[in-house]
Amino acid sequence: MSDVTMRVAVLGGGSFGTALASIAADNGARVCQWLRDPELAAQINCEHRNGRYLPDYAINPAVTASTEMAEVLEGAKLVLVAIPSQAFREVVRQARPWLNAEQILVSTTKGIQEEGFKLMSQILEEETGFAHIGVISGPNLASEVAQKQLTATVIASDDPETRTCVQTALGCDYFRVYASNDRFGVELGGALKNLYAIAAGMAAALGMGENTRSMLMTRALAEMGRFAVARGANPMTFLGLAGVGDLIVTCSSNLSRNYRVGYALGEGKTLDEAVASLGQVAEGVNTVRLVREKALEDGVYMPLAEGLYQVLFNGVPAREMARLLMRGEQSSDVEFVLPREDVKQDRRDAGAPND
Ligand SMILES: NC(=O)C1=CN([C@@H]2O[C@H](COP(=O)(O)OP(=O)(O)OC[C@H]3O[C@@H](n4cnc5c(N)ncnc54)[C@H](OP(=O)(O)O)[C@@H]3O)[C@@H](O)[C@H]2O)C=CC1
Ligand SMILES: O=C(CO)COP(=O)(O)O
Repeated sequence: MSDVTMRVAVLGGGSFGTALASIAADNGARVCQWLRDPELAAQINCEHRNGRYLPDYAINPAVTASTEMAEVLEGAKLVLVAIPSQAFREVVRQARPWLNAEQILVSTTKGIQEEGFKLMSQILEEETGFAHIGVISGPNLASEVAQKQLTATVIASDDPETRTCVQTALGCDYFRVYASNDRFGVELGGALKNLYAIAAGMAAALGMGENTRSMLMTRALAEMGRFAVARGANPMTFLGLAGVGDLIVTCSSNLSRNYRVGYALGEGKTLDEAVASLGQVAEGVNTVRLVREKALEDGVYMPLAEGLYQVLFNGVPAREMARLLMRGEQSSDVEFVLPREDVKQDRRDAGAPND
């Protein structure tokens, strides 16, 4: 059972922040949510509903909301930061005067900062220098969490106190929290899968079938593993909830914003139109650009990321890109079993046509 005296602060009034706040309150914690919109804060306090981001779900009435950082952070043992990556550092800086080294700081955000290719927990580390830092990631569509659909997530941190605190604060009969000590791998998985969710949405809009989606997800996993290895992460982490788990849900559901952006693109909308029609942040749009650039820099073979970049930013039609990808290099299925270079060599030895 949870510690009834625990205080939890959630920074961000969006869908996931709100869903997590409600879980912690269901678990008996005193939860205060920080958001910048006073009207939305008043609605959460009076109606126990977030009309902008989760209009159809009741929030536990024990969650209070405020626009005052000091009020929200006072006495908080656990601080969950649920702010899109582009504003993440700015909000952590706003919070910094009221943070202390005893607190557990956890990012829920699946994105990358352009400058320095930083993940969000690295920003928490840089801005605070504190030791209790972690990341939550997994197949966690916010509206399903708010609906109390049975869900699992991962708390990743090399600090055992952080892992235990989050399991205690959030683990309950509808939300199961698994532990990992691979913070980098878990966080990278959450950011990378957004790319492929865009591609899956696009494929669905183009009428492509289940075989196609399965191929896309599996090759996405191969590509994610390649990128992870090149950056020193453990690819085994991608076999867990924050890798394959999140990839499955985000590539399969129009509850995912990244999938919906892809779907809109597949229907023929421009990127600007697709993003505008969403009205919320789809982290994957920016991540495509950053990952493609990093892959080129590091010489990592990422044909899906490259293809997606060409469709999103260079106007290549999605169907044409799919055709080019199908005609790409004949390669290995599982590279950890049969290395890609071996397949290339076999083909050269056999005099097979160049790909
Ligand atoms: N939604 C989901 O299903 C899941 C999301 N995540 C991750 O969680 C992250 C954030 O959570 P989510 O709740 O989804 O995000 P939303 O997009 O639903 O909401 C974003 C929140 O951040 C606030 N915000 C944005 N910019 C600023 C700023 N400059 N200063 C202060 N507040 C700001 C918004 O405020 P305002 O309304 O005033 O603009 C809003 O409260 C996402 O980036 C995503 O990667 C993870 C798992 C599931
Ligand atoms: O990460 C998510 C589910 O795990 C939510 O994905 P979106 O950001 O695409 O909505």
